[in-house]
Amino acid sequence: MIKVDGLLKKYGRKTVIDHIDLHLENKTYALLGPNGAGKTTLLRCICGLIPINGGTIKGDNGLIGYLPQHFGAFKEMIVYDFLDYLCFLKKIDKKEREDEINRVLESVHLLDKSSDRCSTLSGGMIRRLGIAQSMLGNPDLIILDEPTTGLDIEERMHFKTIMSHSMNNTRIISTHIVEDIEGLADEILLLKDHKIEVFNEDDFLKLTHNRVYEVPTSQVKENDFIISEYFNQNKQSISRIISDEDRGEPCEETLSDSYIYYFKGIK
Ligand SMILES: Nc1ncnc2c1ncn2[C@@H]1O[C@H](COP(=O)(O)OP(=O)(O)OP(=O)(O)O)[C@@H](O)[C@H]1O
Repeated sequence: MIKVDGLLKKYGRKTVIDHIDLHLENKTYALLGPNGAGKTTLLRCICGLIPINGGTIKGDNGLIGYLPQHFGAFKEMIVYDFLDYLCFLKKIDKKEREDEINRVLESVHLLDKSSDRCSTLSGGMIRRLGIAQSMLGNPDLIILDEPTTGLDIEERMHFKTIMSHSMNNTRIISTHIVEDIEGLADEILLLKDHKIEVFNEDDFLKLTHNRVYEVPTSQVKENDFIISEYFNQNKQSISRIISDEDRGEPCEETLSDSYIYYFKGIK
């Protein structure tokens, strides 16, 4: 459990996090926001990696598992030795280490790379090694900063399985790939204008429910909010829009529709 009250974080005069309150339970939270919104900054504050300018962050005194946005394993180390070293840093009992390392490697499908040098892993494998190391010792709090960047589709799907198996801890996952949190996050944390708003997935989708249409671009009206534009097979320009007028049969709304509308369409 994490209790954030009145958190203020600035870089020089620039405010990035403006007095936010956040009470996190043993659930999966997705932290969403555009580039530069302050996701990494917030996660680093919660981990205690950077000083804060005001407010308090309180949590149980347990282990924290953290995957930074830029994770680099020690290149010359063998994968197993690298994780063994992290077990040592996390004060995991020597007798439990081997099982623990095999468990986390297995869960990210890297058990067969256990004896390989970290430098020989691909970018996606390094990312998965990063996810694996965050789970060592079953931390009470797992913070993953863009864990699915660089993962292939199969591994991105598998990531959801891994996360849904961990139960008795608090998990915060930041991403811009909204599909990656579909059906996974218990709560969605939206970082906009230096503040946080919390939604569950259904309520977030409701922002655009029955309001998404695809119309020829020539029929777009002044008050329509354009989500995207594409050319169909007949080379006709089509716009995906949000409209409060009846424009025919509405399309099924997606998390991406709500995301774009929330960050760009709501003033
Ligand atoms: N060490 C720093 N010194 C000064 N400004 C910083 C520092 N780190 C981040 N910032 C600024 O703080 C803001 C938030 O950055 P942050 O990296 O937290 O955003 P983000 O939401 O994680 O972005 P992205 O999705 O691009 O990773 C940005 O405007 C960034 O330029």
